[in-house]
Amino acid sequence: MDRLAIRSSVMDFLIIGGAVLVACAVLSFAIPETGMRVAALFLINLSAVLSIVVFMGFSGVMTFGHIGFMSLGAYFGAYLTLPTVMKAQFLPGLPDWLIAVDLPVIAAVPIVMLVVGLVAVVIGLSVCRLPVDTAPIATIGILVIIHGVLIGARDLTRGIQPLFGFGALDGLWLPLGFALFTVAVALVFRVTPTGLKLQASRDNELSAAASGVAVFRVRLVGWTLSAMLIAGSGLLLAHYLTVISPRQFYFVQMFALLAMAIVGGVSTVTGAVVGTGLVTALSELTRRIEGAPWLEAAGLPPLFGLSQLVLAGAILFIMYRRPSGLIAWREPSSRLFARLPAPTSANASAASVQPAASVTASGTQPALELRGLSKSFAGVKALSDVSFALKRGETLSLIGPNGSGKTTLVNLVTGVIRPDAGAVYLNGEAITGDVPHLVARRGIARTFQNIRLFETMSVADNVRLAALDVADDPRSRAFELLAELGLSDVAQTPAGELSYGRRRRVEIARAVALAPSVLLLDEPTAGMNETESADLADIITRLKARFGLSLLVIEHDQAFVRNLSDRVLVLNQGELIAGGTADEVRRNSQVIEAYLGRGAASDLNTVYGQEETENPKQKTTTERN
Ligand SMILES: Nc1ncnc2c1ncn2[C@@H]1O[C@H](COP(=O)(O)OP(=O)(O)OP(=O)(O)O)[C@@H](O)[C@H]1O
Repeated sequence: MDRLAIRSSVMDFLIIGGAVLVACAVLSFAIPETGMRVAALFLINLSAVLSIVVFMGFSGVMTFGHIGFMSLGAYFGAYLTLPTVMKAQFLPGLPDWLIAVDLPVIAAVPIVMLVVGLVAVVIGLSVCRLPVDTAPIATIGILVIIHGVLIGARDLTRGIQPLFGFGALDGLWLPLGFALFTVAVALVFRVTPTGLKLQASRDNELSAAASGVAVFRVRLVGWTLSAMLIAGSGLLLAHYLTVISPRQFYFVQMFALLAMAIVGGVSTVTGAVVGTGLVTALSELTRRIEGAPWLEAAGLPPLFGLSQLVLAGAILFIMYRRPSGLIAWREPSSRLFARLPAPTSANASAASVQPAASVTASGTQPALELRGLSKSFAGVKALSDVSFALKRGETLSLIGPNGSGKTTLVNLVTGVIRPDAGAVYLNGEAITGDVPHLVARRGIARTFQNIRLFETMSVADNVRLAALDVADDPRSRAFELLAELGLSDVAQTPAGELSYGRRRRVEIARAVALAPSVLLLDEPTAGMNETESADLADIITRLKARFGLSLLVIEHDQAFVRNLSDRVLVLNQGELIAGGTADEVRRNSQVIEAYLGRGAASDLNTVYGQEETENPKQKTTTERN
């Protein structure tokens, strides 16, 4: 794992852990009698909120179901830690060997985490495959099912009756130790390759897949890890309350945890600490005001519901003013030490870029070959029987009027959609039907018509992410490419803050970081002026020579196409209508008619009389890719 990332996690742990310790010390000493209990509750809530950050914050998938895993942690924990006599009396459905078990809480925590982790894997196998907008509904279902099982399995849970007999927590050590453990796990997970990929999938699922990220797999890891952590806090909560029932692990409690995460900022560990601290303090304060004796003395009625009201107000305020929460996206280390050093030149040369497959592959196969590719959408033929080959080291441009099928072709080649008929070959191997992350790993990288970056991640991390599985030293490779594309000065800037032209370059750097043999550029000059387009053509030519790329370029800008291409193909209404050099194609009467309408070919001067009019840069279509 990346040494710099570990170093920043250690820094973050010292800062955040230190703040947690100070908060607990202040609470314990400043509030007589109840301070220690409030601190314990803060710590247990903190570990639960952090587990929500690990899944929801890093993956961007909303969850309402995690409190269900917390309840499983509490009940499975009860089987291990309740005194044998209590279990024999209240839980007759338990097997004898389990009734005989009587473990201390600290020993039960890892066992409970493991068991709930297994349950989470089984559930996650389906939930993590769902799209981001439907998965939350599934998590509600999971919570309802777990709740129903806890109520129904009376011999194992006492049903709606409270289950008691838990030994009370002795001091703050266990909740404190577990909270610091979850802080450490969340911080480390955040910078591991899997954590980084998960956050990339949150920022943009499609381009994460196009950068080789197996989105389902990284989501499943985040889901399982998060369920394990919240199960541990469930067991601690049982021992904090000393009595549990299914009612304590349902929607109201889940919303309270979500409130803490949302107020603080669900994308960061710091946000979890701040949110949990604030909400716990607010709840405690309002609870005291609700039943305060001075209310009665002043002739006022008790203020029931005050804490819910204040909490709801706080959430609304934060969501209105800071939708991403108080502390979003970045941990203290990257705020305090924004410019982590670039790798030394020695490192950079060690990361020397592997030659692309097009250079190393033997044989005479084309880099990319399409055979008889067809695709219809609800009766509309987007692509009909398209065949062509991209030779190794060639730059082939694909042009065509709006709606001619160019984006459909890119999506078919990259596995975003499947063809109705036909096949795609990469260096002679069939890749038809491969999912996007596999296509990417096999050597096809792409950029998007509407730039798709990982907006909250730094420019360096955007590029590093694509290099994670292909370079010995992904950070050095990222910095090397950033230097190549003139982006070194913004390496630590969040990608979402860059200008349009630079965003386009980051996307190209990220695609090249994947060490592809074929690079697909989907309208790379969209939104650029002439100078920017010319600069981009230079950059692409340089990258192609340096990394031995074969290029398939979708483009409207005729000057750019002429500058860059060895060959040009023309699509019209889903069919290839012409092919040849840029000059041959632009004199082709079918092509002129496709662009300008029937009859236009008879007046070639209309099109070619002046250089300026050769660039009928068309309006860019919106989010279809
Ligand atoms: N997901 C879809 N559902 C329905 N029709 C679609 C879909 N995607 C593309 N089409 C249709 O297929 C045809 C080809 O569209 P495509 O986006 O591939 O063209 P294009 O050449 O990329 O156009 P542009 O230059 O405007 O981006 C169009 O008629 C379009 O409306």
